Amino acid sequence: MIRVFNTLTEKKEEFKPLNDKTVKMYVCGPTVYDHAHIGHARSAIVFDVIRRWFEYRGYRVIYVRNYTDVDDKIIKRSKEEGIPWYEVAKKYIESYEEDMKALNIKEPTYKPKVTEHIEEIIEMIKGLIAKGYAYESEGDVYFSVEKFSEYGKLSKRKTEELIAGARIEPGEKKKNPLDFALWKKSKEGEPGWESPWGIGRPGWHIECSAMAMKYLGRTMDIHGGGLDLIFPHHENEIAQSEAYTGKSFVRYWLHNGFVMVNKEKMSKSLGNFFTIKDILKEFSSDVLRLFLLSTHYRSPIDFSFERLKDAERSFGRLLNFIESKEIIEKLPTFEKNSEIFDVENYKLQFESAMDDDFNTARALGVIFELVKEANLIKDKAIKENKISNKEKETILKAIGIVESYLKLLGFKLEKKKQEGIEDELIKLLIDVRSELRKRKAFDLADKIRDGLKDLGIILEDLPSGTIYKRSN
Ligand SMILES: Nc1ncnc2c1ncn2[C@@H]1O[C@H](COP(=O)(O)OP(=O)(O)OP(=O)(O)O)[C@@H](O)[C@H]1O
Ligand SMILES: [Zn+2]
Repeated sequence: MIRVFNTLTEKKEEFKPLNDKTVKMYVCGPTVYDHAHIGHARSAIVFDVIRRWFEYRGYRVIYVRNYTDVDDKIIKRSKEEGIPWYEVAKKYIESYEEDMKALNIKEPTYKPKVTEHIEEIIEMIKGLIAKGYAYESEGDVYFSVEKFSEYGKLSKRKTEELIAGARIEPGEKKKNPLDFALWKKSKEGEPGWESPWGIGRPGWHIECSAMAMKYLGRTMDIHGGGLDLIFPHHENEIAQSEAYTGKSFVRYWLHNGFVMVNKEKMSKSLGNFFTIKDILKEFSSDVLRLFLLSTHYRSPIDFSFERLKDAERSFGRLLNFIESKEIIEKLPTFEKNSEIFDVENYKLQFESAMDDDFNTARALGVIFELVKEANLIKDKAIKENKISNKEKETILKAIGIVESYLKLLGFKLEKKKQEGIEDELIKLLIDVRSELRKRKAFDLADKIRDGLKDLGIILEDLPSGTIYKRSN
């Protein structure tokens, strides 16, 4: 049983899909006016892992992530860069796609773009006007918030309190300060589409409702995004969608916490961001994934390079453990029925952490515990150059589990890039060293071993020959 924290009810609930064994999920994607930063990476990775976990648990997941490819920020950027707005969108969609690939994010089932769904959006706005939930005003169309009595149910805000803080911005032609734009009249030189209300473009909120319902139907299981989207974006999505269909729009609302820098949200507007591309120049995508998944998805994460370096060291421990398979397999064995820890127990703990609102922090903790426990036996066996049958079986099983669970969480587990002939040179040195040992030139043999060690290459002498591994 999977339990999820639902922002709507503010409780952890048992997940029950609308249709047996299918999960329909929609996640708000990026507004494409700049390269994505680590905050965006978190949202992408968190929902990628959630999707992977549902699939592991036997569900078919229909996953929709949109591109907001027409927006004020894109128009502003097009003026700054001196290229058309659609070129800005195209450029940053390509950049985002590259990032998602580099981060090993599974391809969504659908990746709708707003500009390819104008018809559906207009249809929905027409319906809302016909039902009396929206009104036209000088080429703009607004949603009338007071008509939707449940407004505020997601963000737990009261309309009266909202009204007190709201005001009508210059240029807005709405009747009530809380009303929000479904359609905006295009100004000279701005992108625009024909509509019953003249040339204009969609407001931000309506696009997600229209695209989500097109691909997932009137009610979906999960809708996700960052915490900043709860209000007003998701609140408005609920209002317009439920007003339009008369049905419940989303069963479980999931929101990820922020990546923070010095107590502030990492964001483009604050200029305190590191792009995914910047970080991937220095760290592998697995290290970034480990860093982001080591905190529960709803909690904030403080970003710092020290913490990324810690994640890099921890990830090195995991890789080393997996790579020690070869050494273990070559160790001479003996019969002994010693007491060994129970690998199955770790499996249960890992899976129950993931079933409990996708607690990757706890699940990874279980993996590290298992590695620690297995390393005690493994290191001793390597030192003594022998291992009991039962220990060998347990360690190999543990390695298999660590490897498959990490892959399940989206880790690539790629070995560090190795330079062309480096491996061949190491092997040559190992050969020369054994020859030196045969000739009892131990000082020279040790010189090779120590020199390699300084370079991070550790030699292990086994009866079957010498093997090497990397220390990080
Ligand atoms: N610092 C952050 N931490 C976690 N998630 C974030 C962060 N910044 C943005 N997101 C999430 O990334 C997704 C895409 O966001 P969107 O393109 O709307 O970002 P944005 O608001 O333009 O970015 P910014 O907040 O930097 O201005 C959203 O779900 C958003 O909540
Ligand atoms: Zn959205």
